[in-house]
Formats: sequence, C-alpha cells, structure tokens
Amino acid sequence: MTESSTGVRTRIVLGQNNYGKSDVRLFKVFREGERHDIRDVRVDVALTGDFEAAHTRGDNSALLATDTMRNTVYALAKEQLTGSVEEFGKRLVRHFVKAGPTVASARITFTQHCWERIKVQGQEHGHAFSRQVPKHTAVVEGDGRQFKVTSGIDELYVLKTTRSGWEGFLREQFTALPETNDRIMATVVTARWEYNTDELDYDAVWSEVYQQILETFTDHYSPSVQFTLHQMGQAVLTRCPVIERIHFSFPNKHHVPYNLERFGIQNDNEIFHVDPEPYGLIEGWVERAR
Ligand SMILES: O=c1[nH]c(=O)c2[nH]c(=O)[nH]c2[nH]1
Repeated sequence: MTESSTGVRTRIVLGQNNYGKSDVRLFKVFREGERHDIRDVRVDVALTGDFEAAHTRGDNSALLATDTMRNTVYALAKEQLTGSVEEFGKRLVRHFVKAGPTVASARITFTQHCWERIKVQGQEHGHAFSRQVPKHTAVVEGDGRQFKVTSGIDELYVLKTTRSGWEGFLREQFTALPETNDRIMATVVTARWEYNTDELDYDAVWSEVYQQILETFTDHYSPSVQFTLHQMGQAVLTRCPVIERIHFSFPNKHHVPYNLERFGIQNDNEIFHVDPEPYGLIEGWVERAR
C-alpha cells in the first residue's frame, strides 16, 4: 500500500508488460546450384506471460534472455525458414512459448525487404538482386497452438497524373479549396490484412494483393481517395477468398498546380508544387459482412 499526497491509500501493481528483442536483422541465402534466392528481414520478438518475479523481486530465474531470443532467430532460420516469413513466425512462436517457463504467448513482427532479381539482356541473373522500395510486413501472434497472422505492405508509392478529382464536397464558411476533376493522385500505400484460414501460401497471396492494389489504382476515375480505398478493398477480397478483411492507410500526397499566371505563363496542369505537409490521411477497413 502507498499513501498519496491526498491521503488516498492505493495498492500499486505491475500492469500489462512484454519484453523481447527488436530489430534483429536476418539475411538468408538459399543456394540451389547456380541460382540463389534470398530473404532479408527485420524481426521483432515480444513475449508476454508472467514476468512478475523479475519486475517486483529482481528474480530473473524464469526469464529467457533477449540475447537468447536473437540467437534463436538465427539458429531456427537455418532449418525452419524454408518459405514465407508468416510460416517461420509460427515456428518461432511455438519455440518461444516452450522455451520460456512462464511465457504465455509471443508476437513476432517481420519487415521484409523485397529484392528483385536483376535481368541482364532479358535473362534473370542467378545471384544478383536490386532492392525494391515496398516491404512485406507480417505479424504472427499466438500461444503456440493458435495463431493470428496479419500480413501487409508498407511504402508502396503510387501516383497517377489524371483520372482523379475532388468535386461536390461540402462547402461552408471555411471552405476555400476549388473543385477539380483532373488532379494528380498520389499516395504511399500501407495495407494490412487478416485471413479466414491457416491453410494458404502466404507469399502467393501477398503477390496477388500487391498486383491487385496496383491494378485497381489504375482502373477507374477516382472521385476521392475514399472511393479508391473501397474499390481496392473490394477487388482484393474478391480476388483473394482467404482474406477476411483489409485495412488501408492512404496519405493524400497533394500536388498543387503552381501559380505561374502571375509571371504571364499559362500552367496547363503541368507544373506542380508537391506540398510536403500537412496532408489528408484516409484510412479504413474493407471486410466481409458476416
Ligand atoms: O480524395 C480526397 N478526399 C478528401 O477527403 C479530401 N479533402 C481534401 O481537402 N481533398 C480531398 N481529397
């Protein structure tokens, strides 16, 4: 019991807590003769459970060292990182729940760089790659028997120079923005999705989602970022029956026609100022109605 300055007696206890190793940089080469494949992934491990003794009594006897967690990621990667990071995540979760005597569940977060094989005169090179900007993200959480897997895409930059507008919006006393039916649409896609099954090829589905996001971005006149978000979600859920719901976060990267008239130059929607801030942020889930 402690007594506060107002004389109220309260019991102070340890609240929700977790610990783990973050920013473990794992790189694996799969050597199949002359043709190599790679995985380049940042791994964050977070364990939850009963760690009361360590926090309140300084008793570390049941704690798995975070340094051991780092070693485990590399050691298990040798035999058990055979395919997607999502499947590897399930193996890590199972391992950590067994390894720590008081561990109840584990959360493994992956940020995977996408490397594209370099083509030389149209031929794919065996062991040379160039790194792409978008990343494949994944979070695998569970108690070793059941898992929640969330996959995603980070930092996918997309832009189109026409077939986007912003018209008919509510006008009131502080509205200054002119309407337009021909603007640049640009955003950096962050997407996250959840599954309705454990039986799937995570990498294949990731590629389908990635491709569908790009296709939907191009395939309609966009009256708003909100409309495009919904179109993309619908298209992804239609193409990928194993996805239950998808979340998008779209910063609206404003490209504002620059005022050249004051210099006697006509700007025919060609010269833009890329407004660094602030930006609109449009976010939402698209999901199956149950
Ligand atoms: O696509 C858009 N959605 C908005 O909600 C909005 N608001 C705004 O000022 N420009 C835009 N564009």
